Formats: sequence, structure tokens, C-alpha cells
Amino acid sequence: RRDNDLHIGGIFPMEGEGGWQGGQACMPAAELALADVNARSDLLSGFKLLLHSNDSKCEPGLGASVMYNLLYNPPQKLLLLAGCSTVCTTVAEAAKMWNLMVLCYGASSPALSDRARFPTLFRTHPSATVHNPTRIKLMQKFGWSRIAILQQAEEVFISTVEDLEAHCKKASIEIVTRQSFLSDPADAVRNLRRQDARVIVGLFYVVAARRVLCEVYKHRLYGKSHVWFFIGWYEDNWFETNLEREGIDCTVEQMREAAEGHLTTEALMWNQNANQTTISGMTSEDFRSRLNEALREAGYDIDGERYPEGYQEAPLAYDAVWAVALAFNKTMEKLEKSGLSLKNFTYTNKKIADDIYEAINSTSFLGVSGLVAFSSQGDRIALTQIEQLTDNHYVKLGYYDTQADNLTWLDRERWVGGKVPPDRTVVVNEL
Ligand SMILES: CC1(C)CO[C@@H](CC(=O)O)CN1
Repeated sequence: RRDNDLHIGGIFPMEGEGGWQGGQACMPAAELALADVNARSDLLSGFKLLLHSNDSKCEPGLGASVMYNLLYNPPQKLLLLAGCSTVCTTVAEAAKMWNLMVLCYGASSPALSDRARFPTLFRTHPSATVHNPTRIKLMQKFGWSRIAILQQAEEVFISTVEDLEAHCKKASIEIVTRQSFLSDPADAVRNLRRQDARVIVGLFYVVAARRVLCEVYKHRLYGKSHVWFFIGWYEDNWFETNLEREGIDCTVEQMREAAEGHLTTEALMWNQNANQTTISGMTSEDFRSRLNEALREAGYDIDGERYPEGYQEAPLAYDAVWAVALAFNKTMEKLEKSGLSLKNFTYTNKKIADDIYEAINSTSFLGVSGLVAFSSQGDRIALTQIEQLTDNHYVKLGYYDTQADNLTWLDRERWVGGKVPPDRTVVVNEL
């Protein structure tokens, strides 16, 4: 091994049944970034960044064993990249014992925003709680102060709802009912009707979302008197696919009718200003072309729209490597003043670990995923996008910058009844 190599570990969810196999697109994206930062003569003063990757299958146990292999086999690693909330939780909880920073490009769990448990964690993937200020902003915009919540009983949604409840309290928005279900939403949806819920925030994975939508159709909790907030990162035609395979007893037409008009929120992962040059010299569209080329070479039929999992999150992995390179660069400059370099780092060297922490913590640059910067909890600061399903197509309604409390609104919303649905039964006094 050349002694001017800087080594980092990469843990990518490639295969596996459960969870998110986003490493399929995120590992190629990370490798593109590695080539780009190593091609820059003005970064890392002559050192080369090397990435040692392994597959976690999005399983925390396998992730832990992959991490131990990376740490107990030379060369010494300086930092770990990881994906999947479950793997990041395990890796980040342990990595502090080796004074290693962990940069998660694919972890949305709100539980990870905890410096007590994860003192060395940073994420380029925003927490699921990033949706909540946007949901509140929309409720205030449309005058809804009485809402309901329907959620699947999964850790990520439970902690997201707790955060949403706190935001609702602060905004004096009443939650008339909070219904949760494990896998069958029928009773929960029926209870929504009993409580006369009109504005409902739905938090569940996409398979559960199809079950919910069919129940919504059956209980007529849709149309001109109801508004649904769904998660925006499902596939675009999620409400009309896999109905047979998943035993959904609603037709495509019924699902479309129930879905018409719903709103979605999601974190922006591709820089919206498509022709804005980012730190790599590329625009986000340039990045898309290069990623597509790399994925074609890896055997994916991109032109046939056969995208690998993690395609949406690929900019987060690309920017994670840039964040590491910039932070290492800053740390090298600081260490050189005392005649040291990152080659002096060891797993017991907390001093250099603190320097790397400080460098990442103060990192901020324009990446292909937009402005990359971290909160004091290591969370990605991100914009959100709002869409509405109209005639079976998602229409962009606007963007929200939580930090600046700035809502960019495009005035494209359409309501089934021609006006904004009220959040409660409106009694009209007959004169
Ligand atoms: C937006 C999504 C699909 C949320 O889950 C992330 C994976 C995880 O949190 O485990 C990947 N990105």
C-alpha cells in the first residue's frame, strides 16, 4: 500500500429481503465521487482517498460484522460510510469506541438525531422529521387546525409522529385522533370516519399505503371533504400497481378515485436548480448522466427505466464522499501546522478524531443533492418538496425551506370540490 493513501470503510445495502437495498445505486455514486475528489490536485495535498466496501444487506448484524472486519483488518480506516437506518444505528453506536466518524447517506430514522447515543454520526440523508415543519406550514396555509394521524406501527413512523405532535402543539393544531396499525389498517381507517377526520397525515410504507387507500375508498374518506398527506418517496404509480399480488380488493379505478387530490411531502435529494454548477463542477443533471452511464456499465437497463434501488438517494452518497474529502482536507491543513497528518490517526487518537468531527460539523458546500450542511445533531439540513396527485399525475406545488421558513408556492393546487376542503363539518345556519 502506498503511504499516501487515506482509507475509509463503506457499508452498502446491496441485496437482502427486508429494508432498503439502496447500495445498488449509492455505491456506484460513491465511487464516482471518489474518482472526482482524487482527480482534484487541490484536495488532500497529494493523498489519495480509498474506499473499502462491503455489503450489509441492510441487516444490522451483518453490518456489525462487516464493520469489525474493516476495523480489525489493515489498513487503518479513518471513517465509515453507511446506509439503512438499522445498520447506521448499530455502526454509529459502536464506531465511537474506535473514535470513528460515521457518515450515513441512507438513513431517515429520527432516532439517529441523538448526540448522546451517536456522538460521531453525520447524515447527508435527512431525517424523516424533515417533513413535519412542511406539513404544519401547509396546514397553516390552508387554514387547517384540526387534523388526524394514521400511522403504521414502525419505529421510524412512531418517532416521526412524536415530532409531528410536538409541532402541532406549538402551532395550536388539534389532533382529533391518532390511529395506528401493524399491517391491516381497516379498523384504524374506520375509526377515522367515526371521529369525522377530514385532514389526515398518513405515515406508512408503500405496501401498507395501498391497503390504506383501498380502505379509504370503502369508507369514502376521500373526495371534496377530505385531504390526505402521504409520503412523497413512493414510486409515482404506487396506488395502481401490485394490487393483485398484494390482495388489494379495490380496482385500479377505485384506487385512482380515492387517491385523487392527495398531497405529498418529501425531502429534496437532487439539486433543483438543474443548471447550477456544484462543487464538483457538475450540475445535478450532469451527475445524472454520469450515474446512468456507470449503472448501464454495471448492467442496469436504465433506458428501459429499470433503475436500481437507491437511485433517488444516489446524490446523497456522492455528496457524502465530497463531505469527507473536504473535511479531511480541512483537517490536514490544521494538522500540518503541528507537523502531523491524518496518517497519524489511530483508533485511540481522540485528538485527531475531534479535529475530523469539527471539520465535518463546519462543512457546508453546494453538492448535487443541494446545499450540504449539518445540524448540531449531525442531521442533514434539506429542502422539502410538495406535490399533489391530479388526474393520476404528481404536480409540483412548491418547495419549503424550513431554516428560512420560506415557502415557494406555484399556485397549481386543485381541489376535487373546487375549493379548499374544511378541516371540520361546517354548519351553515339556514337564515
Ligand atoms: C427516503 C428513503 C426511502 C427512506 O428510507 C431510507 C432508508 C432507511 O432509513 O433505512 C432511504 N430513503
